[in-house]
Amino acid sequence: MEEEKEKYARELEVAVRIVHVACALCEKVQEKLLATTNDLIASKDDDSLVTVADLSVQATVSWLLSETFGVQNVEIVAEEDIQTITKDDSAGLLEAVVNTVNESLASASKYGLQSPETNLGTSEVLKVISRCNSSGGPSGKHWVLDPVDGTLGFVRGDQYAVALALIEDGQVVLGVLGCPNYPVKTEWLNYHYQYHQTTSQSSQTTLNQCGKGCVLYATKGSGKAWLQSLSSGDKMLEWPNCARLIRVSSTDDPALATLCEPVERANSNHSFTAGLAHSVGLRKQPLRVHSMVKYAAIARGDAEIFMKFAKSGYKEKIWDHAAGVVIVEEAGGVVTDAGGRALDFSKGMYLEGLDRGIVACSGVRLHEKLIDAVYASWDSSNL
Ligand SMILES: Nc1ncnc2c1ncn2[C@@H]1O[C@H](COP(=O)(O)OS(=O)(=O)O)[C@@H](OP(=O)(O)O)[C@H]1O
Ligand SMILES: [Mg+2]
Repeated sequence: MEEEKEKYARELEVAVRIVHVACALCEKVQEKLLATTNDLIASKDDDSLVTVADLSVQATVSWLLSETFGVQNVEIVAEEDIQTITKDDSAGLLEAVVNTVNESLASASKYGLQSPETNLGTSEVLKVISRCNSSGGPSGKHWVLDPVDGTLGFVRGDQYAVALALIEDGQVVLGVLGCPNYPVKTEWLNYHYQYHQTTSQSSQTTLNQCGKGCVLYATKGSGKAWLQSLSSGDKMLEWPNCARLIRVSSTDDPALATLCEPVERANSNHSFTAGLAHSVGLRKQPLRVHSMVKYAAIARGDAEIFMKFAKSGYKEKIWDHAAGVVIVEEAGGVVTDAGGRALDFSKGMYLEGLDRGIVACSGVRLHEKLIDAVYASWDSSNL
C-alpha cells in the first residue's frame, strides 16, 4: 500500500500544516473567550452555537487549500455557512472573524504555507467561507472540514478538535485531527481549562514543553497512524517531522476497557450505552469527552471503545467522523455502524444508511461483543 501513501503525500503534508495553523487560531480564540464575555459567540438558526473560531478556521482552511492546490481543484464540504454572520446584529462577530483570519493567515509561513500579500477584506472572507459548499458524493475529490468539532467543549474551555479529511470517490483517503487540549502525554485526556489554570507552575512548564495539544494523521491503506505535538512559540513546523507512530490498545478484556461517549445526553443515549457496557462486562465509568478527541483517544490507545447512539431522526454528518475513522482504522481499530457495516462516506454530507449508531473499538473482539449486544438489546431500547 506504499503507492497509496505516495499518492496522497502532498495532500497529507499540506493538510497537516493547515491543521496546525487552525489549532493555533483556536487556541488564541479559546483563551480570549474564557477571559471575557464578549461577542465572539452566536447562535445559529438551529440553536447550536457558532464562534469566531468556527468561522475563522473555515475561512483560513478554505483560503489555504485553494491557494496551495488552485481554487479550481478544491471542493470542500464543511459545517459552516455565512448565514449567521451576515445578519444585521452580527457586525461585531464578522469584524472579529475578518481580523482573526488575517492574523492567522499572516502566520501561515511559520507552518510552511503561503500567506496572502495583503489582508483579506470582508467580502473575500465571506467568499472563502461560502466556497465550502460542496455536498460531497460518490465521485471526485473533496475535502471534508469540521472547523471546530465539539463547539460546546470549545466554549467551555474543554476538549475540541479541528478535523480535516480528503474523500476520493466516496472513500476517506486521509485524515488529520488537531486536538489542541489533548497533549502527547496521555494523563491529560481529562484536561479541563479550570484544571489547567490551577496546575502548579512546574507542571505548567512541563505541559508547555511537551506541547499542550497534538495532531494525529493517517493515510488510508498505509497501516500507520501518526501523532505529533502542536508546535509552540515561534518554532517553525518541520516536515517530515518528529511524529511518532501510534497504535490502538491491545486490551480486549472488557473489564479493563474504557468506553468514551459524548458528554451531552442529547447527542447520545447514555442509558442505552450503559446497558450495552454492562452486558459485555465493562466495569469502568464511561469517559465523557467532547468532540472527535474520542476517536483520537482510541487511536492513541488511551481508550478502547467509542459509541454514539443519536436520537432517531438525527442524521450524522460526514465531517463529524471522516478524519477520526481513517485514523482509528490505520492505527489498528475497527469502526462500523451498529449493524457492523462500514460507514458510507459516498452519499453526500450525511452518513446515509447508518444503522442506529456508531461503534468504534480498538480490536475485533470487543467490537463483535458490542455489535452482538446491540442486536440483543435493541428492541427494548426505545431509540
Ligand atoms: N442531536 C444530536 N445528536 C447527535 N449528534 C449531534 C446532535 N446535534 C449535533 N450533533 C453533532 O454532535 C457533534 C458534537 O459531538 P460531541 O461528541 O462533541 O458531543 S458532546 O458535546 O460531547 O455531547 C456536533 O459537532 P459540532 O457542531 O462540530 O460541535 C454535531 O455535529
Ligand atoms: Mg462536529
